[in-house]
Amino acid sequence: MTAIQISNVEKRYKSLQALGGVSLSIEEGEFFGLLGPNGAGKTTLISIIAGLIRPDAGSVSIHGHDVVTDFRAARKKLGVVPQELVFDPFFTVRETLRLQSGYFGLPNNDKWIDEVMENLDLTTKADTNMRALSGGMKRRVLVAQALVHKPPVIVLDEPTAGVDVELRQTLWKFISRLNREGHTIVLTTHYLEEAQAMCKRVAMLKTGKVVALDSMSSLIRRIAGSQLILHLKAGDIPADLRPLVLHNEPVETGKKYSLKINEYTEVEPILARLRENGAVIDELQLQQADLEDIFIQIMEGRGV
Ligand SMILES: Nc1ncnc2c1ncn2[C@@H]1O[C@H](COP(=O)(O)OP(=O)(O)OP(=O)(O)O)[C@@H](O)[C@H]1O
Repeated sequence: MTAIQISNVEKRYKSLQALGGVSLSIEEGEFFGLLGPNGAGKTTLISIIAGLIRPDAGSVSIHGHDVVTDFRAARKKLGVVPQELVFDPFFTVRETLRLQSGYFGLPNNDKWIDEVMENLDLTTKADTNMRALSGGMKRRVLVAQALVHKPPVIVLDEPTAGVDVELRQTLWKFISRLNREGHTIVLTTHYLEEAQAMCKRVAMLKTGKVVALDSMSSLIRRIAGSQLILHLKAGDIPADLRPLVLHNEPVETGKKYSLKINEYTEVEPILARLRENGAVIDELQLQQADLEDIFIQIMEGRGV
């Protein structure tokens, strides 16, 4: 079954086109990454999925329920962890979670609330007022709040922005478990390492359009093997090697280049060409391609 069906969604803020016709189909049980630079339209898309803002055109459905015309049914299937921390400061953690359960028509939900708190290391804070919690603890409550009604589809909008290692680990462990148990997970994050570790399929958004949509493994494979990273303290890359340059930047001791290579046997001739050309290598590194390389290439419009 399709968990989230997004069809030709458009959204404008006055003259700014935040989403320019986005279509995506996310299947039940997927761990899906929605990536893109600041302003790409990720939060706008999530807000439309959550029924918080209306698209100008197109439609979104959750488990077959349209988020506009069948809002309540769609909302029941969905748990959203928003970026912003907004709470009523006068309630305790447990009260906050009970209220949220009530909103979904689940008055006797304490067993699950306890389990969620336990899994997010919130148990000791159950009776603490929201206003007395640290930012990281508040974020845990935000996650717990999204999960009170055991939604089959969970959307996390940058859940680990500014949180410590411990919470990241706690969170990923719990989210992975929910995914293994069949929940669909949609994640936006700027931490590409995290996305690479967690997501099986990825869509990359740029200025409101999907510019890449593929499984993580074939995205990574699309970029040929490895990169040769060179710090040159003198000389430069000869013209015939320029087409291999993926990236260059000045560094303290000279210049840093990343060269695309397909096989390790290409390294030796490259080094020989550099020597012939009078370049002096200060540092050399071989690096396996990762999601960040692909992200940069796609966002720079070079494709992979
Ligand atoms: N309420 C609004 N009014 C006007 N413009 C908006 C509004 N919300 C978002 N935008 C604009 O729409 C575009 C998409 O924003 P959005 O927040 O969806 O991007 P994002 O991919 O989530 O970015 P980030 O990674 O920074 O969270 C941006 O150019 C943003 O400035």
